[in-house]
Amino acid sequence: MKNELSVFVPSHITGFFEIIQNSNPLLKGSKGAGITLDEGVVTNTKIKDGNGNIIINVNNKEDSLNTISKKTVKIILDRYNVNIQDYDIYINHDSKLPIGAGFGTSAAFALGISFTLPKLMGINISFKEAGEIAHLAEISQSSGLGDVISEMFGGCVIRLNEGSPVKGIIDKIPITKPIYVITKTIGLLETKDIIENPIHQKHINQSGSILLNRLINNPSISNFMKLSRKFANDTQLISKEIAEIINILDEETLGASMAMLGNTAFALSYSPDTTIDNPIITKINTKGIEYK
Ligand SMILES: Nc1ncnc2c1ncn2[C@@H]1O[C@H](COP(=O)(O)OP(=O)(O)OP(=O)(O)O)[C@@H](O)[C@H]1O
Ligand SMILES: CC(C)(CO)[C@@H](O)C(=O)[O-]
Repeated sequence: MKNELSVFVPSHITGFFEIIQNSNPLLKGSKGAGITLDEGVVTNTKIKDGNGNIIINVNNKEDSLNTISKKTVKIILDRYNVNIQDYDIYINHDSKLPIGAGFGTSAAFALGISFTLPKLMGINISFKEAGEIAHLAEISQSSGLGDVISEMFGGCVIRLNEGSPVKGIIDKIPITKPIYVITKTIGLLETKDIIENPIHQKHINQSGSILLNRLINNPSISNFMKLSRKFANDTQLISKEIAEIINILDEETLGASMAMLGNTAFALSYSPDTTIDNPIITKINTKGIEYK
């Protein structure tokens, strides 16, 4: 049996969303819309004979903040009653993206583990089951609500209903030619602090539910960006600095807004050219996770 596996998971930027609460974590999540990116996270997982050690790195460095990865491993070991006393598990997440900045890296960490660790343990796991594990980890850590299902399927994803990838229903806005994603991060936002705050929840849901219907009625990239910008303003999540960057990007692209949830501006364009300094430029990913 193989003792090492790697998987690429695209990152995901949400443009707008609506929080759907449920006491059952499999039914809790968000509706909304976002884009997945060719810049994402590569997770390498190794199992060796050992004594039950679990080592989790980000870019080959130990990272104590990484609660989502530890939680994902725990869910897998508990769900499949795995006794790892005879093994050591080594996980490394490689990514150029800033963590905590609205790129859905926590979901990509969780998916990277759920698509590698069970298989290395000889557990026959389906595409959607692996997604369900990652969704449970995200919901339990309040590090995300709808990134997992979006990153699994790729593209410009409309989440028509909430929940794990087994329950959720998505649609996609067709990407007929390559679209560049130009991003600029000036700081981090802790997702948990926003999605658990009742005042933010009220503003988010008042705006998110209306905008989703408008996108369903006119599913286009330009409308997605216009509605995302309206959401950023309506929810008052946008900072003055990010608004200034968005105004510059708006002039030179198909549209710009704030990445939910991070201090990151993002814009879609048919060209990679921008006047913004030090951007991260990638393309919309249309494939999601390629699972063999
Ligand atoms: N510096 C870090 N190193 C490793 N993991 C981190 C770090 N910062 C945050 N995390 C993990 O990601 C989780 C939440 O990060 P957050 O969700 O804010 O970022 P994100 O997933 O990239 O963006 P978002 O979900 O808002 O799109 C944290 O709970 C933690 O588990
Ligand atoms: C809450 C959220 C905006 C954080 O990235 C995302 O998980 C989503 O769209 O549900």
